[in-house]
Amino acid sequence: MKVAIQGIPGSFHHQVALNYFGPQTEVAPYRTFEEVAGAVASGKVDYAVMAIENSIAGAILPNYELIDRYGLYIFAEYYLPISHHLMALPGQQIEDIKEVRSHPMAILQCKKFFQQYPGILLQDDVDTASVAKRISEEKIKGVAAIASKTAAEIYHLEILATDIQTVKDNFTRFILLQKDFPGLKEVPEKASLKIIISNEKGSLAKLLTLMSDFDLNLTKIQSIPVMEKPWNYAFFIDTEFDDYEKYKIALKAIEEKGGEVRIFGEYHKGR
Ligand SMILES: O=C(O)C(=O)C[C@]1(C(=O)O)C=C[C@@H](O)C=C1
Repeated sequence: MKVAIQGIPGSFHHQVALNYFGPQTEVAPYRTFEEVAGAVASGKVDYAVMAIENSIAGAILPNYELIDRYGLYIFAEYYLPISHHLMALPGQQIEDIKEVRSHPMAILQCKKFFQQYPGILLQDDVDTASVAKRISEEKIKGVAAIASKTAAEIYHLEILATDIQTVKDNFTRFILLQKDFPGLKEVPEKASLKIIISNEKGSLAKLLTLMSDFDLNLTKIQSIPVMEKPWNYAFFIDTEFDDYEKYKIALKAIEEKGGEVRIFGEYHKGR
């Protein structure tokens, strides 16, 4: 079994892959989310782990588009608590740091911390752990990484500041992807959907009312442009339900009213 991630050992994706699939899992590292999606779609790997939203920084919108374009299936979700630490070569002080590099989502989660250091330049990079590795291997002074404690340990960096994310309780929601619908083994209680409705007065209000009438609890709604039709939007919706049959009937009702529904995945609620 091979699992694609964006990032290298010490990254949060790597941690989720090992937590979910077990410590012996073969993890295939990629530099971009696009490459991760491509690896699953082409069958090079069996599964992928992909961050989709964070409790401080919000959604990673381009990843919704990738799941859609590559036709991938979401079979599970996983919530990971995220602690960010500032780390550099041993002996470096925070006063020596001119530049901090990390994954753009990690930088967003720590923006507030850096307000007290206006002289530090924040730079987007591939993933949290890759920066830690590069600083360590190339012995780069004056540059620090935002990464996990595990990354500091693996790449022998010293932590200059702990828990620098804006809010202590910080979570990233990851989704687990595979190429095809594997068939349902258990009754799901959550679904991720793409729904396209006509661009008419009240159409979104009607969709939401219908979902509520069928006892679907909307946990997320995100609008994404329909590229072929400028200023038209598709809605990516996560919904939870107690009654799977009733949920199926709701989907039929949405379609009967002219809505286009694509099921990205039906799965168990993560904790
Ligand atoms: O760079 C990493 O370590 C990642 O796993 C990426 C990522 C993300 O894509 O959001 C994962 C979790 C955190 O939210 C910060 C970064």
